[in-house]
Amino acid sequence: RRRQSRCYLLDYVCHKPGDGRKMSTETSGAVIQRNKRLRLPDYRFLLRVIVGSGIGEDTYCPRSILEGREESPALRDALDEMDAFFDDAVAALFARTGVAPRDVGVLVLNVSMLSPAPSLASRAVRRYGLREDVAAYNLTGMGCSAGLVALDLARNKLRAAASAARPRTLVALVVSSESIAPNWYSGTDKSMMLANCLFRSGGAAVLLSNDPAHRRRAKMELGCLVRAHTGASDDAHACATQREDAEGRVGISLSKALPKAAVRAFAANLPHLAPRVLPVSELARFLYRRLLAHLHPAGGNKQAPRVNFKAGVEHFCLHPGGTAVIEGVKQSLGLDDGDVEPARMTLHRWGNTSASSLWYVLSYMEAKGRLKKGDRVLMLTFGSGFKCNSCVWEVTGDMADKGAWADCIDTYPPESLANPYMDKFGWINDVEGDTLISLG
Ligand SMILES: CC(C)(COP(=O)(O)OP(=O)(O)OC[C@H]1O[C@@H](n2cnc3c(N)ncnc32)[C@H](O)[C@@H]1OP(=O)(O)O)[C@@H](O)C(=O)NCCC(=O)NCCSC(=O)CC(=O)O
Repeated sequence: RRRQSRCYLLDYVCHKPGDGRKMSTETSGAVIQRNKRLRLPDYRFLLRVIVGSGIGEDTYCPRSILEGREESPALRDALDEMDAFFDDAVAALFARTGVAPRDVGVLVLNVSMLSPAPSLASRAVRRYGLREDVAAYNLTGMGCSAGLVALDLARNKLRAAASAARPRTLVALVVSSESIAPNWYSGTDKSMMLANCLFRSGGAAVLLSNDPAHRRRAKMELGCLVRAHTGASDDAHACATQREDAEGRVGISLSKALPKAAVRAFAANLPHLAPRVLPVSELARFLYRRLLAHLHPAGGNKQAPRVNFKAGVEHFCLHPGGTAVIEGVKQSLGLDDGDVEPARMTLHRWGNTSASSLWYVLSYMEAKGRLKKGDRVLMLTFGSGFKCNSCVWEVTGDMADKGAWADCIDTYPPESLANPYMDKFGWINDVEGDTLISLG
């Protein structure tokens, strides 16, 4: 029964939209130029943020943006973006694993910013002909950290089935994405313009199983999963919210306090995560150093003692929320550039694809051949609420797929992550006045 209550990762597929959906510097320039509300100071702000965003030339947007309809998208545009993801990633996952849609007993779908009726989960049930007794769940409004909320729910369903009076084996499908098409912000509030610079189209489909017979073919096995929610704090709650600006335009507002809120949410997650991941020797070392710091507050070492996570895990799969978020986590975990390379490269190649981001980060590690049997991988995600969710996987099988990175992994990491925005649009910093100008 204990073996059956395990949660195996059979496989996962990250969505790679067609080349025609790339959001290049030219495309971004055209979108900005179309928005007649923007003035020179707004152009300058956007230039500063895009240049510092860590995002490259190959991220993807929905067709409605490429076709100039970002301010008036139809519901059809939002559904087309989801269908393109389903048709690419979910279909490929079934094909790759040989698992038939009718073998799926649990479906958990999470897309934060789109909740049509029937639900997207129902849309997936219909599209793939999932069976009548499938337990389907649709999570919305839970932000970038919902990928691990979905994983938690699926894992609990697998556990419950395994520990029932008559234990059952089950396969669970987790589908994580974000809807960009209906959520483009067209106003001039800086905290809301920022989201347009970071969020891009993407998605991931993941197959899990509690069947001991699947152990040999599984890629990884899930260990602990810890969730922390700091939403009872006003500041934490307010740092990523959907709201209207002064002129009634809706968008996602990201406050300047968000990177700090992420670090604080991690601090709430840490006391539950660390004892389940770290060896006793590292916990003892940490407690000893904390006691010393407490007894000798004026001692030489000004930095608060921190746990060394490398004593418990080999790989860090961090949510690529933005350069400042990655940097904040790097500092608080005491990581080096190599540890955060997968998150930085994911941000560069795919942008922030919200809840699916962490699967692109994992795929980078796999494509680079870094994941060996017995290695442990810490997934750490942040999202509106404000939440920090984490989990640890152990690699149990061969992980050598290049996945969505196949055509570009050899070019990563590039010599420079600089994007061409400054070269192309840097001249706007020399323009005088506050007038409308042509970017063309
Ligand atoms: C935006 C950045 C890429 C810019 O970095 P840089 O190092 O280049 O520069 P910087 O930090 O000095 O910022 C450049 C200019 O943008 C302004 N600026 C920065 N953050 C801002 C914000 N949230 N609102 C309004 N303005 C902001 C700064 O004041 C500055 O303006 P001036 O020059 O006028 O002073 C970075 O700050 C960053 O990564 N921020 C965090 C992004 C974030 O919130 N990600 C989480 C997404 S939500 C998510 O992933 C989870 C979820 O939603 O669920």
